[in-house]
Amino acid sequence: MVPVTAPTALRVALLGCGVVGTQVVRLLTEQSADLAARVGAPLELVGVAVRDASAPRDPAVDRALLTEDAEGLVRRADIVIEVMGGIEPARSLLLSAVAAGASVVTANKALLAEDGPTLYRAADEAGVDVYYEAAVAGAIPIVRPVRESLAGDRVRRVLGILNGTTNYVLDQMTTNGLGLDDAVRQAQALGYAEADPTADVEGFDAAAKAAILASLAFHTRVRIDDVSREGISSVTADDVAWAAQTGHVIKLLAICEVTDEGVSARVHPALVPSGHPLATVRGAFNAVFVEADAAGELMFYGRGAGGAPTASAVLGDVVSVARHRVLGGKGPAESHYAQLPIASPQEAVTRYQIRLEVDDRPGVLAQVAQLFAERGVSIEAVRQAPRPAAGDGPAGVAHLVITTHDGTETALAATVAAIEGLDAVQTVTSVLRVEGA
Ligand SMILES: NC(=O)C1=CN([C@@H]2O[C@H](COP(=O)(O)OP(=O)(O)OC[C@H]3O[C@@H](n4cnc5c(N)ncnc54)[C@H](O)[C@@H]3O)[C@@H](O)[C@H]2O)C=CC1
Ligand SMILES: N[C@@H](CC=O)C(=O)O
Ligand code: NA
Repeated sequence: MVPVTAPTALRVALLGCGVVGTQVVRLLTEQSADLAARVGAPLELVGVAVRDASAPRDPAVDRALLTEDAEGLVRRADIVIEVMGGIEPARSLLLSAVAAGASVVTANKALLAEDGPTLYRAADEAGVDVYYEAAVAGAIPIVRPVRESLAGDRVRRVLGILNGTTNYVLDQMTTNGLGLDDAVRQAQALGYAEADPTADVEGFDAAAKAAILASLAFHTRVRIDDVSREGISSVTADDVAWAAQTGHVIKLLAICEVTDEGVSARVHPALVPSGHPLATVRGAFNAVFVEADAAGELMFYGRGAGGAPTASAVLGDVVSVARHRVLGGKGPAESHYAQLPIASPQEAVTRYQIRLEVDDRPGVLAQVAQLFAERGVSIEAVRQAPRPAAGDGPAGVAHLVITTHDGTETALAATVAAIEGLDAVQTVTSVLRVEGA
């Protein structure tokens, strides 16, 4: 008779025990029997690296596991989960982990978009896995579908809402009239925001996620610095009110596409028609559309931020890398063979809505329209509307809302500069892109 031996437990180390880390511990503990059955071996949490082992913790975390020696911890693990964030010491610790033969799971989009290839290469050489589903759009399965399910197709475009905090903030501004700062504070309290919420508000977080998705989708390397980025700090209550007035909502969008010039990746606020599926994405939810030649259009939707949703994605990756250790095999290596150039953001083509205050007298509209025509930007619609929030505004001032057809950033910027130079124009109040129409 063949002796039956219990499968050897896989040693799991956790780096960071904040919003996400605490939920990872909870799921690892509460679901240990199911996880062992799914993996084919128990997962044993051998340590949790923290900055201060004496600080108060959620009761789900066994204090006996806490250590301030992260470097020592990664050397005694089969699987290292990194949810501490930031570039260093996260990068060095993950490199130490793979050098010591561990597979790694990380939620750290900032690191991957800054220097992912160093980690991918090291892991490949060591024959271990790097998984990072939680790094993009929280709980939504999007990394695995793009990296694996669509590996036989040709992806052309990835577009969506990739940051939960800014979506929550814009939603609160739109529906509850909250100011940006108050809404950001709420997002922090709910565990959606980055340690420094500037990363969310100024679009760095969405840009990092766009870089990761574009790299995977187009089999090339896109870094965060390659993504043209604009955050939501300049979006005003007036913009939000005007968006509603014209049948739109404002969303922070990430748009990655392959053009004749190469890969274009951009993050910016945009007006989305209120009937568009993206307009219905509320709170900290995210949504991603992927367009591929054979598959057509795919849509992914779910919770993009928060401790438990993010921990769900982390645990899914832990099960995958653990199965590889039990059964053999390894996940896909980095695919960057296409080596596409980065297209200039100035050539990105989109529609715009420009709001301006002009002298309310005959002939002004014709002057403005002439400047658009001279620069090849075609106007789709002009409306003169009463100011929605502040009454009718000062006498003798007309508020114009001009929507264009597709044009380049360069042509639009030149047009706006020329309009600002007209005597009859008092202010260009806002310039917003329009997407999804
Ligand atoms: N909160 C969310 O909704 C999501 C977060 N992420 C990512 O997950 C990671 C963690 O995020 P959160 O848990 O929200 O952040 P957090 O700030 O709540 O937790 C990070 C924890 O790591 C600890 N830490 C930082 N440096 C350390 C070091 N050198 N040694 C030991 N501990 C250290 C911090 O003290 C903190 O407790 C980040 O990379 C973030 O971008 C990804 C998706 C969603
Ligand atoms: N701060 C991020 C967290 C998830 O990635 C966000 O708000 O989306
Ligand atoms: Na995800």
